[in-house]
Amino acid sequence: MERLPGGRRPRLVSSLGLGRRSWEVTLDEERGRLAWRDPRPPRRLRENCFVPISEIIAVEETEFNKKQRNIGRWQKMAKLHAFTVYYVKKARNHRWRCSDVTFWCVEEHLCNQWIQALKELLEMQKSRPKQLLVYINPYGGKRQGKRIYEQKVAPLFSLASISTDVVITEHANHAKDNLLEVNIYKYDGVVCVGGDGMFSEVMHGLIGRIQKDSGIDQNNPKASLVQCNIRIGIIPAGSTDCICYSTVGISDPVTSALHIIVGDCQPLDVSSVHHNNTFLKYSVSLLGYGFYGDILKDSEKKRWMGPMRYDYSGFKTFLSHHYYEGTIAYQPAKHTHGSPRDKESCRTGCHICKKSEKQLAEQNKEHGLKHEGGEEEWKVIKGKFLAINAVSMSCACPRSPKGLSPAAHLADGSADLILVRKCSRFDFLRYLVRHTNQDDQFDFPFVDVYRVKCFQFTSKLSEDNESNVMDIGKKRFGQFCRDHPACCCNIVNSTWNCDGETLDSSAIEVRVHCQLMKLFARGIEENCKDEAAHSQSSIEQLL
Ligand SMILES: CCCCCCCCCCCCC/C=C/[C@@H](O)[C@H](CO)NC(=O)CCCCCCCCCCCCCCC
Ligand SMILES: Nc1ncnc2c1ncn2[C@@H]1O[C@H](COP(=O)(O)OP(=O)(O)OP(=O)(O)O)[C@@H](O)[C@H]1O
Ligand SMILES: [Ca+2]
Repeated sequence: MERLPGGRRPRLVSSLGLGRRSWEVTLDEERGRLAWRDPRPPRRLRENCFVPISEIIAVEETEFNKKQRNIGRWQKMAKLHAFTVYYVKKARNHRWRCSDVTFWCVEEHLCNQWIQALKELLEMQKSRPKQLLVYINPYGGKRQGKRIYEQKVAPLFSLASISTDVVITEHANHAKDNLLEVNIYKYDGVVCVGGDGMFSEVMHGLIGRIQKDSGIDQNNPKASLVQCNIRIGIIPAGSTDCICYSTVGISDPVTSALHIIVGDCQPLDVSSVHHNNTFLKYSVSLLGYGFYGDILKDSEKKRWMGPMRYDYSGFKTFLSHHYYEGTIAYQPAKHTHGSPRDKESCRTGCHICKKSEKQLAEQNKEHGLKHEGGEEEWKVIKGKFLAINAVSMSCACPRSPKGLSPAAHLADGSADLILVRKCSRFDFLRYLVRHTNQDDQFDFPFVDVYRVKCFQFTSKLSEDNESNVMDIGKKRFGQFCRDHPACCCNIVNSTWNCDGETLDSSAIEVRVHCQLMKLFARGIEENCKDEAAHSQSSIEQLL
């Protein structure tokens, strides 16, 4: 392809066969797309079919006869040359599939010219990974991880010429420990096949490794952590798959594999959790005390039930209706313009997250790795709570497609703190049901929601124990509520559910780190009708 006058980028235009007909095919670098149209279409089909170059998966020379149906007299006249373009086809509900189109021509050199031009353009897509490190949890979710990877994902990676080193984990923490040792810098990304727990392991391994290599002490709750630029891809094969669902819009292994192949990049906020200057965990989805902590604790004993364990323990925990007393102190997230009560959700190219990205870059320029010191005002809330949930993203999942906080942002440097105060079972059920329909789950007098950049929690029990350790009565009868023996008040602590894992301490200090890591995703796309897929399907009808 030659450069065009005026610095315009080149186009390759040819008349190529597609099915039985001859089509005008254009490789338009200026507009970044491959387009094909029938020069003499019936009026109703006079539309252009195109695929963005960024969504082409691969191009291959094709053994023509095997691939094509009867193309009539051409076959008898000459040997035909063909190439196949594999591309992303967008279906409903954010599902992506690999589709293909085969073009043919009589001249071998024309066919080669097309293959070369397309391959050169694919080479220029610099954000695409070439080498990946893959961890498969064979026991996550319904224990299908290995099969899903081998049957659905590996063939696509190989089509896209991505080379992989695959580790099938043998025990919990295998992936995390491995990431602290291997040469991670030779990979363009790390893929985890499993659920949110498996993702959490890989994230801890990667973030931990980067901090170690940069000399950052993770135990310091005020440390400015170093961003991790090695992207993580999630192939969902777990029980909840909330992180995949909230960042892609669906939990579907093929869709996720295609987002990895095209080299998508979605920054993600990460919250650090500390207790007494000791690092406990990172969280990207839910930090939940009370209801979700109790569900998790109960469900751990029922792992054999698979994903069903959460419904069973959810029902049990709902009936137990325990509430917990404690104090929350938080700093509001003043830097971000959104609110948890917004009607718009975080979507691909979100302007609120982009603003936070800019602020972060300016902040890093000004302060380097030092964390900005300004002590801002803390707000303090005491009370009796059925649930305390802090979410850095919406936490959408198949159980709740809009999530725990539908307007939470993936990368704005804040978390939504949701406080569900003591209320009747019936009201709590109404609150839960609203996670599954279009009604506003924050529109209850017993629910408060704040957008925060950090918070601390202390349970009443630990406050009392600290202030009066000699209170023997409390120690001996600690399991019961002495004031109201028949009520649901639980004088024992709940546990924190941190992205599906329990934390040992109930008193915690949490800080959101804006865009600390990156995923092979692009956020949830607005639900628009995809023109390329649409026109392609009408062509398929014609052929
Ligand atoms: C009446 C139906 C109400 C349905 C309400 C559904 C709300 C579902 C909200 C799901 C939020 C998921 C947040 C994600 C957390 C992940 O980091 C973590 C790791 O994978 N998963 C869990 O902790 C696993 C958490 C699993 C939570 C399951 C909750 C099921 C509640 C069932 C309550 C039944 C009450 C029925 C009364 C008749
Ligand atoms: N080979 C293994 N044997 C036992 N446990 C493992 C193994 N590999 C990983 N794990 C652990 O299994 C836990 C759960 O895995 P995973 O998240 O994949 O599935 P899940 O719990 O069913 O799904 P979800 O986290 O979405 O609820 C992870 O925390 C991980 O540490
Ligand atoms: Ca956020």
